[in-house]
Amino acid sequence: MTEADLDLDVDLEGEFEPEDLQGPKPVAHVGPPVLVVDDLHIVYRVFGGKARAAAKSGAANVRAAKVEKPSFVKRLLSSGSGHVGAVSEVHAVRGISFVARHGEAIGIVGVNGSGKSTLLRAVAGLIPPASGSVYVDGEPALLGVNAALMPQLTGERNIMIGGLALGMTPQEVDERFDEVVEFADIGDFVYLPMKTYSSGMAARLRFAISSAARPEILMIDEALATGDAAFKARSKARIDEVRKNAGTVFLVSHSIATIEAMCTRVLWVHQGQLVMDGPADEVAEAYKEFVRAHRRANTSARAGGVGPRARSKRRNREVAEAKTGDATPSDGQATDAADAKPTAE
Ligand SMILES: Nc1ncnc2c1ncn2[C@@H]1O[C@H](COP(=O)(O)OP(=O)(O)OP(=O)(O)O)[C@@H](O)[C@H]1O
Repeated sequence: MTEADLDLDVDLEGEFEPEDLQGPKPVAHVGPPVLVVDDLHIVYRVFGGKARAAAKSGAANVRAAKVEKPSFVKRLLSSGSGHVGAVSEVHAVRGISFVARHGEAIGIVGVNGSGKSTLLRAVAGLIPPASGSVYVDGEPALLGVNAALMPQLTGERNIMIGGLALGMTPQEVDERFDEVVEFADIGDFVYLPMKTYSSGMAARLRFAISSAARPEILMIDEALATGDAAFKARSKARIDEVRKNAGTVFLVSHSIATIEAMCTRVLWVHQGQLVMDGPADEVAEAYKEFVRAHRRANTSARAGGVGPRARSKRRNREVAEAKTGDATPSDGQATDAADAKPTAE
């Protein structure tokens, strides 16, 4: 993660126009626990890269994995490539624990690469933990923007495949077909291959499929980012409906306004760790302050002509501080940053 990436995509002011935010803020009527995440660690192993270079790149969560020395034959075959067997490990989620209850809408925020999507995918059972556990009561449904629907197949076929993947029966998919098409607002495009869709149409269809499954745990990964105001209003209504029926909703978004409008609680993830967990407005406010402080720090670093080496050193210091639970956005901006530092709970 580079420093420039740090605030990339974070939308403080929001994608919502004020009229989209009409209606009361969601209030959690929480029931019994539906999900327990206990000291979860997720590690990706990346093969074939230059492990040492990756580890030295400064990313806090990347390190060269210990690998067996390649055999003589492998070394012979690899002659010239110089890095056969190179394996990097990305420790994307580091010791996260929390309990989610029926009726909660939980937003997950954090800068790029902080581990939000990985956490969501692990909770959905799509990635095995390196250690720790996820206990779920119910069937989580995750069909985010990056979900692998098949571009060469029509929307109609993808609705069937996606619905089945989310545990619906073919009959249930048939019954909800019109509702999905209407919700996604794709009209007759549903009979064309998905590769002909705009990214917004595809994202709307994914959200429509995932929420049509009426899951007990609905997980939404950035699916709302590309919709227009009307789609967002429909999505908010759908999320409220799931929550009111005592389901649980998880929402990853770079838009803090979306998170504040739709969630009752927010988890703030930073470099794979949970740095704050609490009521949506409190955590959102702290996170916004953190991002603003970072932006100020970056702006003044650029204005002061701080070079990439100095920025890299400072980033490494931040990473070390984050590891000890004392991350500040920039020690060069202590007064700005002090209020905003993520502190481990
Ligand atoms: N399939 C993968 N293989 C290896 N590393 C991965 C993989 N997916 C994610 N990562 C790494 O894991 C870390 C967390 O990534 P993740 O996508 O979970 O973060 P994020 O907070 O969702 O980021 P963004 O906001 O940019 O979507 C990053 O360092 C990323 O590079």
